[in-house]
Amino acid sequence: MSSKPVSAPVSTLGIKPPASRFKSSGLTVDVWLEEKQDTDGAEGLWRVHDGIYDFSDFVSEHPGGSEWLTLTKGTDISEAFEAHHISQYPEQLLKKYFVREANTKRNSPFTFKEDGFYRTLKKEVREALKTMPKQPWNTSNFMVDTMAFFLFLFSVLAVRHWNYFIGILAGIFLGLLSVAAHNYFHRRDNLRMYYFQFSLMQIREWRILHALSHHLHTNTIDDLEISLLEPLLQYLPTAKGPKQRYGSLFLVPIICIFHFHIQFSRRMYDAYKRNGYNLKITDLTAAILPISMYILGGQSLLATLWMWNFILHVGSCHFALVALHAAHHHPDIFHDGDTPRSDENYDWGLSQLDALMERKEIIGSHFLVLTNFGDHCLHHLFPTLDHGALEFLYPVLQKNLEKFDVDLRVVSQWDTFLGSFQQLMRVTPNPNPPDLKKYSKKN
Ligand code: HEM
Repeated sequence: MSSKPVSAPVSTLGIKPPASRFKSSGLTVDVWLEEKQDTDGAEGLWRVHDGIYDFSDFVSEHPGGSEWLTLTKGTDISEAFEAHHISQYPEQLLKKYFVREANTKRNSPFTFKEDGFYRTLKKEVREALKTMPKQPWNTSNFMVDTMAFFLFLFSVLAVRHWNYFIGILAGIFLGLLSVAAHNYFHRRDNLRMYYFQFSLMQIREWRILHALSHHLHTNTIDDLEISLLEPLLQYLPTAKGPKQRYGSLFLVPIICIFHFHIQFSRRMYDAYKRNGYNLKITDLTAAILPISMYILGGQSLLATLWMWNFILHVGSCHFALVALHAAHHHPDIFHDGDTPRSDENYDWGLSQLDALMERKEIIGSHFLVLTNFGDHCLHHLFPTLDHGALEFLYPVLQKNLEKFDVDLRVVSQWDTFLGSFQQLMRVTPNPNPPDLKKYSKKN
């Protein structure tokens, strides 16, 4: 494949992106979902692999919550269905809702063959889960509850004593909690997932842009976490002028400081245009923090809002710095436009290995994994599992990496930090498929 820069992102995986993908404005999570209906061949119902299904009678009974199915009506949910269920029961249930064979080819090169990497690994993970201790789940719960406690304590103390140092501590706990709470919104509806909304970000929006887009078509032209940052930050390898390449060095810190505010403003603007379509009553959880600060802090409303805003900026900086430099961006990581491993029979699990790197400082610490998007490969492959449980799955993962002659790339945090800036500057597509053994050869 050519390694010449292209002027606009193209999918070397053959994925047709939603029409608004290339508009400088207008792409939102809801527009993405609506336009997917035109490209996914789901014929107004739900598509799983090459079958069309009607889950209308099942939506309200879905054990994972109705939101996952209401959001995705009219789209291809193959990757979402595979990644979110480890037990075999959902697949057995599918038959009941089958309508007909789909008329078109899937708009995705990813496969889930029974003897392929992902399904083979999933089978063994299913077995491993039977003997796994429950303690890691409880430890994660304890950790996030403690983070929430300190967030509230320091936020109230920051207004009470009007102390910016305490405000910074509160902001750090907000950043930690927002990353850790992401552990919870991938699963069935639960109360702890609402901790995420203290950041002004919204679970519904993140279930779309993160769980249903980024997690499933990672680093592709269809990954909303990438496309919503364009044209400011351009992670896909395309021709960029010096302004865009070097400008990103300055833009990243600014985006970090305003990340929470940008997300909130974008959602409110969209809600205004759509008569509140994307708002939920549960969004009011975001107000619990400033209300507590006002009632217990003893300062005026304006002063309280000022300090709350300060805490949000610190939390935003923390969250975005961790998120942007966690796992996915480095010149050696596959980004759509590079030569892929395959463009038509591409095991979805392998696509995840190609699209990320693990950080060695984070592996092995439950706290760091929970607060730094750690054990990211296993998290992408099995997003409904608690982050604390993932470390128990490394032996099974390792066995299957060897069986399929692939590797998990483990680098340092500095490598992914630097690598993400190098990726923003990269204009030339990689002419060769990802070399997963390169890093193990080095060590
Ligand atoms: C967009 C597609 C879907 C998503 C994102 C999704 C997501 C989820 C989630 C997050 C859970 C809870 C897992 C946990 O917390 O451990 C779950 C459970 C479950 N889902 Fe889905 N689901 C989808 C489609 C379906 C469909 C189409 C069926 C049935 C045909 C189904 C059947 C089940 C069942 C039976 C469970 C209970 C747990 C189990 O037995 O594995 N889901 N789902």
